[in-house]
Amino acid sequence: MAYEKELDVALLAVQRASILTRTVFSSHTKGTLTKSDSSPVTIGDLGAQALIIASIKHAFPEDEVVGEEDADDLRKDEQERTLVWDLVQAARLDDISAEDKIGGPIKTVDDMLTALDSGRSNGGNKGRVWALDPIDGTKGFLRGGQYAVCLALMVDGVPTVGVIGCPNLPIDDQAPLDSSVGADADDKEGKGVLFGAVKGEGATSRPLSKGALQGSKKISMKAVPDVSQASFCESVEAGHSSHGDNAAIASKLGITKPSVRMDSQAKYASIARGAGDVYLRLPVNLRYEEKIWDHAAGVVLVQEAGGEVSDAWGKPLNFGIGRTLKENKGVVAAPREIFPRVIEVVKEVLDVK
Ligand SMILES: Nc1ncnc2c1ncn2[C@@H]1O[C@H](COP(=O)(O)O)[C@@H](O)[C@H]1OP(=O)(O)O
Ligand SMILES: [Mg+2]
Ligand SMILES: [Mg+2]
Ligand SMILES: [Mg+2]
Repeated sequence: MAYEKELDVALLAVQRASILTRTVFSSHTKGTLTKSDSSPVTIGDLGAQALIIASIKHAFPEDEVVGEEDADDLRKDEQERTLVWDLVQAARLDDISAEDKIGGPIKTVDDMLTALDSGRSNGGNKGRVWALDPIDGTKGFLRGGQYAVCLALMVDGVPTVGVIGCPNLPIDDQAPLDSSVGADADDKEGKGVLFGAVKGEGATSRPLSKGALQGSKKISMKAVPDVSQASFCESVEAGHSSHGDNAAIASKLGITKPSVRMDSQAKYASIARGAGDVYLRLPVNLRYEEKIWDHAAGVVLVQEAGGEVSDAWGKPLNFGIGRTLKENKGVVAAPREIFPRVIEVVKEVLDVK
């Protein structure tokens, strides 16, 4: 299989980082700071990014990484640095050969800061670049909703390997998708899924474990013979995606089921495994540039499960022009057969605005 080692390393790296995020999710101490764009970041985001970049740099030292976070706060704040260091040391896979494949534990605080700071690549359309969101949906993570640990390898600007860990999603791929999935979520028994996909090779899910990789199943999107029966997912945060436009589109498609709101790329993962059908992310503010780490892994997963993804105007997402998708606005993802109809209606709704 193509990109077998890359997929393995990415799955194990995300699995190890999820051990850390789960510890923080269930702890009172989240060390939440506010970033310059007013969004929150926690010791979970920082620890997970350090662990994942250390894993990538061990296996593929030449590769670049576009990561959401950096070490600026930890270099200034000793208390926060100690909290993250303790978490990073404690997060280990319980299978030694799996842990070895991703380089074993980070050795020193300096190594941790260097790893965390190695996600500053500007991306581009040449060579191998990983896009990393250590906690996607930080607001959901803090609220007790869905969140996801997301990692993708882009080759010459094309998302090629995608891995998403969803500690709060039900393991059962067929579990019905209703509003309870996105609200008051937890990571108790029966929860925690690790998704993976390689371009041209299909998509899989398996239970998120603490050790070696096991039990993978092929996933695919559900057939939707009648688009009015589709269920659609959208953001919880009204500031991230226009609930009004999404509702107008659903209504024009004849959809009467209420939308399922959940945070993070758990939306891409949910439609990829056929729990839901359509993901609508209509822009609220046309000045906002979507970040590549918020979409790269989800796009590979959906494409490999039988779906299509574009921006709200039907334009392909261009991942090869930097850290953001500045040529695109909004995102629409749906099974291939109904995608043209969905985009047609999205454009009708946008045109009358
Ligand atoms: N104004 C915005 N519009 C769209 N997405 C945003 C905006 N601000 C932040 N985001 C990012 O959207 C993603 C979550 O979207 P949602 O859960 O609504 O699908 C997150 O990656 C979040 O960043 P973060 O990774 O910091 O949580
Ligand atoms: Mg994100
Ligand atoms: Mg994030
Ligand atoms: Mg963030």
